[in-house]
Amino acid sequence: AGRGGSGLRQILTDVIEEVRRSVHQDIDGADILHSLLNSPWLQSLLKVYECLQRHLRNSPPPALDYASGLIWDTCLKFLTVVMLVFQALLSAHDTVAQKDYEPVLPPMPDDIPDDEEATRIVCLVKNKQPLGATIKRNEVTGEIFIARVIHGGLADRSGLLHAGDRIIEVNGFSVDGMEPEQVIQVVARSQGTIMFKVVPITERPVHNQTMLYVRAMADYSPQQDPAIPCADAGMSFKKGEILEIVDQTDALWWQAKKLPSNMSCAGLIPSTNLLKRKQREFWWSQPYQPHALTWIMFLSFFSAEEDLMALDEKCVEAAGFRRSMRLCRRRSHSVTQPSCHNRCPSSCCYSAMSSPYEEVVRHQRLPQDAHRLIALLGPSGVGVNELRRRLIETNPNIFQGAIPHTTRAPRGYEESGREYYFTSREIFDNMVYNNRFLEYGEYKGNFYGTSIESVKEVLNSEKICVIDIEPNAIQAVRTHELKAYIIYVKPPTLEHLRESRQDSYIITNYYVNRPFKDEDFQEMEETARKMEAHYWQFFDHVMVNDDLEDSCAQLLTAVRKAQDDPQWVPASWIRPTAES
Ligand SMILES: Nc1ncnc2c1ncn2[C@@H]1O[C@H](COP(=O)(O)OP(=O)(O)OP(=O)(O)O)[C@@H](O)[C@H]1O
Repeated sequence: AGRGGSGLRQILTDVIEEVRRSVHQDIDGADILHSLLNSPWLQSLLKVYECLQRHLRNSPPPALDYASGLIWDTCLKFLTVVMLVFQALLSAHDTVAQKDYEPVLPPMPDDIPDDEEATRIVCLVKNKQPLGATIKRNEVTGEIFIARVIHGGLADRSGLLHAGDRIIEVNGFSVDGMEPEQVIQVVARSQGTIMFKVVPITERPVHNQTMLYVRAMADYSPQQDPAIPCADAGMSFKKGEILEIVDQTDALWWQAKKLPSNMSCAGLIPSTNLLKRKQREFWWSQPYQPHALTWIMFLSFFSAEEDLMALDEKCVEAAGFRRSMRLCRRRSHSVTQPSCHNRCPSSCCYSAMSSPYEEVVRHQRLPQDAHRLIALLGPSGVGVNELRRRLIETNPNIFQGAIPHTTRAPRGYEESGREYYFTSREIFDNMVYNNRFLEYGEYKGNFYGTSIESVKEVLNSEKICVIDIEPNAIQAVRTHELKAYIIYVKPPTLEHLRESRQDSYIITNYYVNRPFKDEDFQEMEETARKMEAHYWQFFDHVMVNDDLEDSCAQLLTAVRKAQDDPQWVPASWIRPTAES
């Protein structure tokens, strides 16, 4: 002990060594003593002893003088909590064991016939919203059924009424022998609570609804649709709007909401199948009469396209950078049109245009992905080229146009690959044949065209390619490969055109630069109206070109958003199908 705590263990080690040697000398009992001294408990005991010795030397001050009293306090609190938990658990057990949770029901009347169907009483509290259900009558039995429950409506949210439930009474009135209209009147008259007595449908269909978002490719108005089962339950929409299809159970009438939406209740819209069927029926039953068609939405499918961009074939001296390409476009509408048919002999352009809905997905471009092609479109003279030029000027390291191809001979200062790609007629024809042009045309015996490759070249260099297109190139740029973001440049009102274009010059087919006249503005408005009527559904962004500076800023913002923000794009771009 005189050698201190740590000395003790040293002594023990020495003793063990001594005894170990005795074991080898065969001294009686030495092996027992050796294992005793070597045992772990003795080692641990000595360790504890050593610790105590250390604390004796520099003993810590006590936190409390009387700590043992705390244990009772802590125990009491702990026990109270445990007891409360157990009490709740046991009381839940007793409730379940005694089946105490069921409501107390009045005794069953004795005079119920054996074949009585199970009925359900449903009470709904009417608010300002419609009920959100439609009814129909079985023509054979005369029975009234719930035909459809509108997603998110009052009936749907109650979870108590389902399509197929047979209505027996409304507010105590038997519906036996009533016409559906009479039933609706009873419902409409009721104030506060409506009570339905129904025979619930025995087997409710299981709905495996998949999320479906579509872009409307035409306008729809339920009020003008005589085929809709209930016009009040219908939802109108305009072409270009994004719709969330929330219910496709019915093959003919879907339920949808418009996005972005704060509508809680969906509305009925015709399904793709129904529209295509109607379209076919119409197609076969009618002589070509686009303007006689007032029934819902087919106006945009069948009206004449030829009148859209009709521009006289006029001759003009072309001058300036790529002006020939622009002028050739104006004259070449009829030339570019066949290129579309060449591209898709099965007239896919028509079928793409005539599909009533286009499936879309919300897509976010990743930083490593190629930029989306920016395609500007607008009536001639509105300022598409001016805006495009100014955008590129803001930062030529980021924005670039596509270099057109031409069969004309280069002029002295021109270089192939800078102003144009100068090619032979044979190569040009070959490219046309292989659908390599987004659009092309002829001007003064020479051919001009914008190739897909020239656009890809810009996109592959990590720049943003900005081009201007004519409407007949829309289908060619809306591809998985180019993912065009189409910006429609709209003219302002006549008054604003007059004001803003006072010092501007127009390039017409007769004159290269002459001041704007009122008839130019009127023509611009007329062309804009037609363009919007036919192609609005394809416009990702619409901007009005009034004040030039403002428009340039707006364009820059739109282009940034196109590249950086999530956008609705055709689903086929993201999960390409065999067709795309
Ligand atoms: N917001 C504006 N305010 C005033 N002048 C404008 C505005 N936008 C364009 N301009 C001018 O209008 C004229 C026509 O514009 P631009 O050449 O860009 O037309 P465009 O839409 O490309 O038509 P086209 O392809 O038929 O030539 C140009 O002189 C241009 O500077």
